[in-house]
Amino acid sequence: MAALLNPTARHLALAACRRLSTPPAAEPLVAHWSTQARYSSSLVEINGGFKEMVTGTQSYYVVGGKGGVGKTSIAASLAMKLAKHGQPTLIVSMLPAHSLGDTFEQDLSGNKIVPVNGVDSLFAAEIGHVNIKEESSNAGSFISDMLGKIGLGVLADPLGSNKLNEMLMKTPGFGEALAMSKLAEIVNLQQNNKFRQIVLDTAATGHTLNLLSATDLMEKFLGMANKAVNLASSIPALKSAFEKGKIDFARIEELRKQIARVHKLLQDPQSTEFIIVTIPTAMAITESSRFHTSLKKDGAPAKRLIVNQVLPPSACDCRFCAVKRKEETRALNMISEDRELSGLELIQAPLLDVEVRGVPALNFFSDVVWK
Ligand SMILES: Nc1ncnc2c1ncn2[C@@H]1O[C@H](COP(=O)(O)OP(=O)(O)OP(=O)(O)O)[C@@H](O)[C@H]1O
Repeated sequence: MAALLNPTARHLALAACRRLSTPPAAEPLVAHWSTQARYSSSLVEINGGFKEMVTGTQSYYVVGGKGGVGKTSIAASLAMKLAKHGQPTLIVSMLPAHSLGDTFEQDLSGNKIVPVNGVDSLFAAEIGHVNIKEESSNAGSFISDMLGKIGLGVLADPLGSNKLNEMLMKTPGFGEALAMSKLAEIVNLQQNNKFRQIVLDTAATGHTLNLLSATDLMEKFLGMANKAVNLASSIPALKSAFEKGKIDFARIEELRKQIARVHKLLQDPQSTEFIIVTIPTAMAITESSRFHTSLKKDGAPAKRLIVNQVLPPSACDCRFCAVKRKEETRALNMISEDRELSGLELIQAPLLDVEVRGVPALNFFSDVVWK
């Protein structure tokens, strides 16, 4: 807990250009942001709605958006805020290339849930992490283990780990299906009341939508496995290894059902909220609008839109900041005029002049964003 109070957080100046990068020491930094929002006049009321988040029924927050807009930073800040409120919270990164560990400056690899150093009640995991090069040099590779768990371990032996890893990781949707099966295990933990809330950090837009349809993907994978077994059993040298009786199809079906359960849960507004993260540029806003359309089509409930990296009011009037501010105003106005986005609650998160990295920075950021 001590790290949370670390005064280094005070060094996170909110100024966006060099001239103002160090505000006067006596001025509270948060006040730079909260006392005025220059561009908010035409927008939906700025309301983090954090109170509602801690008292409501939702247990799952799924954070998604375009690549690089700050999804991990926002997800980590929310998890931090929930944990600081005393709610046992788990943050799970479901990205193919994780950055959650870097954000917390802690090694989170290994597909395990671990406590976050220096933050009470906060746990984290990076799941579905498969480094083909590292894993394939290891005979008991992650994929073989996974296949073993679902009763397809028999496939691993004749093909060899290297080939198998390469083949499966190139199969569209396999990564998401793996992440989804891991999530199903985590959901079971949740049902045992281990965590009050779970924040899911997902990869760029398409990946989030893929996760939603992972049930279909899993079914495709199971179909593919079935075909592979049939094909291989016609090759005399492999016949004995692929005897159908050795494959536990009941276990596979159980897994498929578990995944279908997770899918349903993610579509239930009583349990889940999708949070869309964007930045104030026309391109990002346009993509967020499309993202919300797709979420709605998939029955995934979204309520909040976070516009991250907004130039703070403390930014000066130099040419760079003035042009940037104008562009942001245009982008923010796009939101208020967009049919898909204008109904969402809007939260503006300021651009900090340092990375959102490490517990003190996240602690500071979480208080600025979630009110
Ligand atoms: N408001 C902010 N102010 C300053 N830096 C920020 C802010 N938000 C995010 N960043 C920085 O931007 C970089 C990318 O952020 P982050 O990893 O959260 O994005 P992401 O959307 O999760 O990326 P990816 O799509 O690659 O997973 C990081 O260095 C992070 O510290």
